Amino acid sequence: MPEASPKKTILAADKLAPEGLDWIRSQPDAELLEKPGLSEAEYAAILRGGGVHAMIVRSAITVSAGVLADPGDLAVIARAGVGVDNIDIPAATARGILVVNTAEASTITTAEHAFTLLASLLRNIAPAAASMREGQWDRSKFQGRQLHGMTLGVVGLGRIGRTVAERALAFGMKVVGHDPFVHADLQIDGHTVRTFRSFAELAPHADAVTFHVPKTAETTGMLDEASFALCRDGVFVVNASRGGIVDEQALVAALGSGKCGGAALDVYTSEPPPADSPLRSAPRLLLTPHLGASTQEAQTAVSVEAAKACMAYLRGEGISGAVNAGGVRVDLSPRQRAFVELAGKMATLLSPMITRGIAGVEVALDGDDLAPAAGTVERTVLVGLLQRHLASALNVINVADVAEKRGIRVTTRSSGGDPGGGKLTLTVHGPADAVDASTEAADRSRRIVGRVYADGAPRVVEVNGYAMDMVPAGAMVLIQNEDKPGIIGAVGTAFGSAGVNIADMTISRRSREGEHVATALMLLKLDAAAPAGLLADLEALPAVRKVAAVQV
Ligand SMILES: NC(=O)C1=CN([C@@H]2O[C@H](COP(=O)(O)OP(=O)(O)OC[C@H]3O[C@@H](n4cnc5c(N)ncnc54)[C@H](O)[C@@H]3O)[C@@H](O)[C@H]2O)C=CC1
Ligand SMILES: O=C(O)C(=O)COP(=O)(O)O
Repeated sequence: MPEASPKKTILAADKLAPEGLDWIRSQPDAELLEKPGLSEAEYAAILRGGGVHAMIVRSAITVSAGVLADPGDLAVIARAGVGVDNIDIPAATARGILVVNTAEASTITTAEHAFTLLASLLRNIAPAAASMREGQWDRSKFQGRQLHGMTLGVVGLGRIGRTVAERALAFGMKVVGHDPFVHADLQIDGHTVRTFRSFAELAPHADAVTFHVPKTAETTGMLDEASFALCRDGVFVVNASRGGIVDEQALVAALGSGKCGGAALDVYTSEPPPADSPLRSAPRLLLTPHLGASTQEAQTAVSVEAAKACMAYLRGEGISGAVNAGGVRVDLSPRQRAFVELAGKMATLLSPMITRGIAGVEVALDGDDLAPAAGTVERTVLVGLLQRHLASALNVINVADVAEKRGIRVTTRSSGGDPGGGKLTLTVHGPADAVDASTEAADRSRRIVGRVYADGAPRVVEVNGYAMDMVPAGAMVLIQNEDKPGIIGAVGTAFGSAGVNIADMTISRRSREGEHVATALMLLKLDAAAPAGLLADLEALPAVRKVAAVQV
């Protein structure tokens, strides 16, 4: 990765409201790179060149795996808006790039647009207005339908869907809904919104349907030829969510046959739709060019929120609107941060002892006020354990995915009230067949325990049953040996001959039932990393069982 510049550069890769851009310009540690409207290849080249730390997008560009192939210094992508279907989230996650959106800032604006589309559609506002411009005066041609008394089916009862439902109820409509994550009827503003388990079940109950779902494999083509058949004759349709949730071909056919009484679209499978798209000439079809979030108010809000979210993350102040961060938090108290630091050091220290793979990791965090740090501690532990064994760079964003792909079971628990002021215990289980020849056959798990006392220093107090008290730091060497006289001297001589100074050393003895000799673990802090020759010399010493070097 290129060297990080002291200033953080934010690439504005779409048209953003000036308020957000001005906010970036006003920050002493931020720099703005305004480049809307480029191709994917051009964005990929900008990122590859390094020096771009954050990227803000809307719906105009596709942040594909190709754009992120070599993302340079990119640490965060902010969607100034809601839908992240134009961002390859798995690709971003795999490269350790945080993705955030500004989910709430445009809810009301988008709901207003969807509801306006419905009302305009039912009252023929667009064709009537166009006819007036053409000098006509035809009142009977544009007779409409009344909202009051009609039943509106809201598909997707999230932020926007519920906000649309509130407006429909205020207009005297009946509202029914479907959302797989809403299992009971809803009470909205004193009205009952009946919910159905599937769109197919809802379809026969609605005079009009409006879609407010994300674009996923399940939602794509939700309203297609087959599901149109389940709808009431003359059903009205509004789609201001994503193109393709209402199948465009099926819609044109249903408008032609009269099955659909009229429709309004704000979003399209291809944006803009081609000039000769049948959508542009279909009867009773009201089209807007993806204007759902386009109000002054919403755009100001999403632009400023996206810019602030990028800088907050880059400054380590917090993560807001995370799409792919799991339980990671950066807005932790100094004490919580100390445990995150301890977690990284403990896992790094333990990692060279894990030579036969990892089947499971248990993280136990005991102490008051530590629970909010549990997700971050867990991921920091995984980074520390796995980094040594993997070629690709790991961080707290991508590590959970990597662990899952490797089939590592991770369990984390936190509890309050540790009398010692806080304790972190990591237990790493090897696979069932991983018997390490140099340890006892039954000894397939590794355990390390650490504490942070009032001085804030991260201390290791136990490694695999060896009790100790050491603040791990810098270049270290771990030596496990049979507990016999003369070993310490031999180790000291080896270091002396290699010209490597030992800065600190701790030795702990362990005598376990079933182990026929007592063993000792030495942890040495060095002034410089141990060269390979020294490690080989140490390994060759009689009674030495294991040697590992680690940079903590
Ligand atoms: N036209 C425009 O300019 C805008 C469009 N949008 C679109 O609106 C969508 C909804 O936004 P929000 O309400 O903020 O999101 P949200 O996440 O609050 O709500 C989405 C809801 O859809 C539900 N859902 C998911 N799969 C479903 C399925 N198969 N069937 C039924 N419901 C399902 C979810 O459970 C959730 O409750 C966004 O995904 C975005 O694509 C958002 C903002 C502006
Ligand atoms: O926020 C969303 O999901 C939208 O669809 C709005 O898109 P836009 O930012 O206007 O390109």
